[in-house]
Amino acid sequence: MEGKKTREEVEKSGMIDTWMRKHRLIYSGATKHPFILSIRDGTVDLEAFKTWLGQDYIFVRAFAPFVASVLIKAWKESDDSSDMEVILSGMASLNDEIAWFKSEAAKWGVQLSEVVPQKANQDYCRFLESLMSPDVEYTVAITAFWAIEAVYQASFALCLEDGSKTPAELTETCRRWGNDGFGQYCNSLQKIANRRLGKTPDDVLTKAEVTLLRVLEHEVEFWNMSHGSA
Ligand SMILES: Cc1ncc(CN)c(N)n1
Repeated sequence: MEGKKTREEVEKSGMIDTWMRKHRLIYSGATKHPFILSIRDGTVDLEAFKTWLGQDYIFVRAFAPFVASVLIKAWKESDDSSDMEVILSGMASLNDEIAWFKSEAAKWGVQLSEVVPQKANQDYCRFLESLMSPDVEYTVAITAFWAIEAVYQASFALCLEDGSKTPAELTETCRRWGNDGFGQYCNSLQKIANRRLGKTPDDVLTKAEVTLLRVLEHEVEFWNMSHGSA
């Protein structure tokens, strides 16, 4: 039987993997949400997809300043100068993402200027804003950043797997986050998070774990706006 791992053993394998195992139910709740499964099995309600599109555009506009705040923290606190390049590449892809949302919305007849943020979106954006505070440690912020990107990567990659019946008009959306390049970028963020978590004091480690769980909960609530919420 496997006993409890020492902190040193956990550091070797990576704290993120340990947490993903420990919190696998909520992680798979976020990455295998009924909305994503409906895309994957081809039964997705296209009105629900349009709701997601409009809400996510608003989210991404709040996410960009959050990523900028992580960049500032990396500049001030990181022990490895290459972190900044990874974060900057994330900012560059957000620039593309915002342009993509605009052209995709036009295709689907979604008026982005008229989209009103729903409560789950407002709550998530407020949470992002709280993480922008200079009081939030770089280690905590980079863990949240990794989790936010990783949920989308894992979710949309699922819709591209062999055997999935994703409607043709949604494959481009799925490729945006499910492609290998985005997967490698998430791996780079995960490596940074693991490196930082491996040398952080216990109180910050606890804050990072709680923050990771909050991200996963917000992601589930975010999907719920398009599928399955009361
Ligand atoms: C809600 C949500 N989470 C994550 C992502 C990926 N940047 C996104 N666009 N929207």
